[in-house]
Amino acid sequence: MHIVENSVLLLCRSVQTNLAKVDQSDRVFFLVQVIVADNFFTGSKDNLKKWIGHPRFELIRHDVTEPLLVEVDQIYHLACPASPIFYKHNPVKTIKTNVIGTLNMLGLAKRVGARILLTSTSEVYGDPLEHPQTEAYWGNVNPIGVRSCYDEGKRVAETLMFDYHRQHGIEIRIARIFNTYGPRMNIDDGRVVSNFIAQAIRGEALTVQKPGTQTRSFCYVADMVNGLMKLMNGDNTGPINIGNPGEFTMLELAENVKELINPEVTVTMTENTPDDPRQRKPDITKAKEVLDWEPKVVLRDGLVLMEDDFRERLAVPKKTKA
Ligand SMILES: O=C(O)[C@H]1O[C@H](OP(=O)(O)OP(=O)(O)OC[C@H]2O[C@@H](n3ccc(=O)[nH]c3=O)[C@H](O)[C@@H]2O)[C@H](O)[C@@H](O)[C@@H]1O
Repeated sequence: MHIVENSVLLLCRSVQTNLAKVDQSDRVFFLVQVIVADNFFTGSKDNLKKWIGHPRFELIRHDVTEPLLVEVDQIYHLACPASPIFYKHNPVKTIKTNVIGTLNMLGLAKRVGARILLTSTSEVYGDPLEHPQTEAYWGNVNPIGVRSCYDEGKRVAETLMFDYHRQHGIEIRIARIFNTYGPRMNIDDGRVVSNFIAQAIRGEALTVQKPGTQTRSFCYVADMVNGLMKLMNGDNTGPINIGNPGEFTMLELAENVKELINPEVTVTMTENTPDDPRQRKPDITKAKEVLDWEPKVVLRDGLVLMEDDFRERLAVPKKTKA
């Protein structure tokens, strides 16, 4: 095995991470962990194109639940389906990814002395009884519900990170990501922003799940990537909430999408799924203080950037006014 300097290992389920921010002088291993095989490479082919063939880039297709031996300095452990429809599709594999996958990556970090960043989630707070959520809140999670493969999986992943840190001195970083959206998302991802934008562009009704008053706080992907890189390269282990505190009900989100993208579409109320959190908003005081980070892109600007990309991929150009 050859020794390389400044190597970064990025682990993702599919190629949706904003690689544009990665320094091209670093050696990058981009490791893709595939759960739903036909989902592979949807979304960001174009983003990846400029990296394929780059002398300092290597793409490895690997399942993170199997051990991996590479020489790296930093590990961004993003591997896991994040869309509820995908993580609930194969819950056993989802929890294996969070438990065995995280153990494998911590084992790798220990072996090569790498720093490891885990992307945990706002879902560790469950259906929160405190609002907004600070990192000190322990959460309200159903341990046997249909979402628990993800929620509890990420909670165990956080525990493993801290146990390896305390017992073996591994350098860890934990980000708690709040709902993230942006260009190059899988069109069929199933999460609310991509659903609404694709529906509006296709002229279909926007499917608001009941009651519609539940809230989320949406963070634009470029802001998220900046936050993750600041966390990785800073001194604080976390956990740190990385998200945009702008909070919207799903009905408000639908109204914004309708107004910005297609005022002619209707909004239809559909059935929700069990344990859907009723409210979610990050308290980002810690990220501001410790990382000097806060998001810059407001929802309405981010939605327009996402619309352009979705229109191109769906081949539905914007109507020009006569
Ligand atoms: O987007 C994310 O980053 C987050 O996505 C999911 O969390 P969730 O908030 O349930 O994501 P969505 O499936 O986008 O649902 C958000 C809200 O929109 C509603 N929704 C969803 C889809 C839809 O077509 N219509 C609709 O109203 C859902 O009922 C829910 O209340 C993951 O579980 C999180 O870990 C992840 O961080």
